[in-house]
Amino acid sequence: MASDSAMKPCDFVLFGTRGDLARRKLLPSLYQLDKAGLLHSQTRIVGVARQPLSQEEYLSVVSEALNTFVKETLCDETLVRFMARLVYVGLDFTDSEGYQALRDVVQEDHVMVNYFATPPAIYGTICGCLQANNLIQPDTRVVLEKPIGHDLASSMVINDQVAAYFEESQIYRIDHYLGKETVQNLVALRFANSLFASKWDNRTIDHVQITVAEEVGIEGRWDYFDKAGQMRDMIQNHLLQVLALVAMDPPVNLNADSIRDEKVKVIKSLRPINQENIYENTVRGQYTAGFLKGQPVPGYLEEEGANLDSNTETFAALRVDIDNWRWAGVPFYLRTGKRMPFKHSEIVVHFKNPPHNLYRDSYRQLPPNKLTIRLQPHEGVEIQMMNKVPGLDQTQRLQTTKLDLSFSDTFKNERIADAYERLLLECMLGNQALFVRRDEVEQAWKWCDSILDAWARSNEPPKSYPAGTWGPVASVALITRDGRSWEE
Ligand SMILES: NC(=O)C1=CN([C@@H]2O[C@H](COP(=O)(O)OP(=O)(O)OC[C@H]3O[C@@H](n4cnc5c(N)ncnc54)[C@H](OP(=O)(O)O)[C@@H]3O)[C@@H](O)[C@H]2O)C=CC1
Ligand SMILES: O=C1O[C@H](COP(=O)(O)O)[C@@H](O)[C@H](O)[C@H]1O
Repeated sequence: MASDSAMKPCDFVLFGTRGDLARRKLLPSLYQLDKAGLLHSQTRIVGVARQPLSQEEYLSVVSEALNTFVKETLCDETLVRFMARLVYVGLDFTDSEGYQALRDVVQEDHVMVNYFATPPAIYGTICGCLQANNLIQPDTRVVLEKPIGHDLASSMVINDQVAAYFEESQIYRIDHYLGKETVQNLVALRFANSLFASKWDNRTIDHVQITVAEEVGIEGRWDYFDKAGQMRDMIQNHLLQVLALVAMDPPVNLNADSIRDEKVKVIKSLRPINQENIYENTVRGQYTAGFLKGQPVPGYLEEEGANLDSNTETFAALRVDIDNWRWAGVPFYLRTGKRMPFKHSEIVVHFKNPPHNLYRDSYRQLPPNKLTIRLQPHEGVEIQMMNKVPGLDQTQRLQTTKLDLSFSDTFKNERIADAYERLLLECMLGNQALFVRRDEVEQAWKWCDSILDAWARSNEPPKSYPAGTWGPVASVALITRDGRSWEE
């Protein structure tokens, strides 16, 4: 294998191997890494779950997951190699004695990567059981899924529990947005192009919009989602991570802590939103029945398992101010929701107008330059510019035009890997740059808790919006009262 020199063999222990995340994302991503030749030839995948399963039964569980969730036709050669890496251990994660069976299969000369695709409430217990069974070595790693807690206090409890057994350098907190190709490209765009490096502050930028629109609803996850809402599910983690990458100062280098030091500084600089300013700066919404692609879809309160009087938000729009030297006076508008017309995530940086308008006879105000980073789908980067329309007439007619770098057109032969593929590879390689440090998670919770608290104290229910629309009308007012408008 090409990769054998680049990494040590791993025992990738997948706790919760029969769960939704493992089947939908983790096993397919491991398969893709194997197909790309990026797993060490000796690396093994140790699936762990409660039920006693024979090796054959486990292989058929994995095979079913791959057949369902790998989008292209499976490659026979990879499949044979991948299946040979699989080992199954049945144990109750809370039963320390059961871990002897795990101890029997892991190898001392392999790096043990423990992926917790389980409820976060048992992360600490699993760590304790690993320790009790002498399964933690200095190079053992642990990967934690989100959400880490539901507020600052509960996240600190979970972080403390894990920290009792693992050093921060062994802990990999997943935020799958950091594994997305376009999110990584954001760093390259900012720091590998002098064009942007010198124009990235309040002297040149008017405001920034970050939209993460989801077409899906809550996908049968009422029990989880109704306790979370869009603020905990998407903003506390994914949107704040993206915002931090857009807003951070240049890191000293690309090392994990250099990048994380800069991101946490941004999160610490977010102006608090609380009871005093909650109405000017936030709008929360909840979808009602509507139509998506011409088909009727139920409202949030009609979803399976729904509770009729839930006030949980399925949409949120925020005006966020960053109180630091670079961004003073430049608002960041964030909006994210479920059951919006289509899946569409992008960052749009609006530049200020030139200091003097030479074209004022035709344009009272020139349309601004805009840099759009399309996160998904149709990944790419676009710049809106003004150009003169060719012609001999005396009027200097201008037109907005776009320089469009579509990834699928530009990198025709490159497959865009799923975010989890990148993240699983990085944790096997021992690179924490794309994982979230404890102080980032806790600062993000601190900022979000204040909003959640102000929402809880207000007597206002979320504003309704029909499924298949761009959110409540009030979200339009949030930005138009600043003299700006959402990107269409
Ligand atoms: N699914 C998703 O898309 C996403 C999930 N996540 C996070 O990933 C984690 C896993 O989520 P998901 O896969 O959806 O959850 P699931 O409930 O589908 O899977 C969790 C798995 O853990 C097993 N498990 C739980 N407790 C024990 C125990 N004591 N002993 C043995 N097995 C146990 C369950 O087994 P059993 O069925 O036998 O109870 C189940 O197979 C959660 O933290 C979630 O928040 C994060 C982002 C997206
Ligand atoms: O973490 C989560 O992310 C998904 C959205 O991820 P994407 O990669 O499809 O943009 C979201 O639907 C889910 O509710 C949330 O838990």
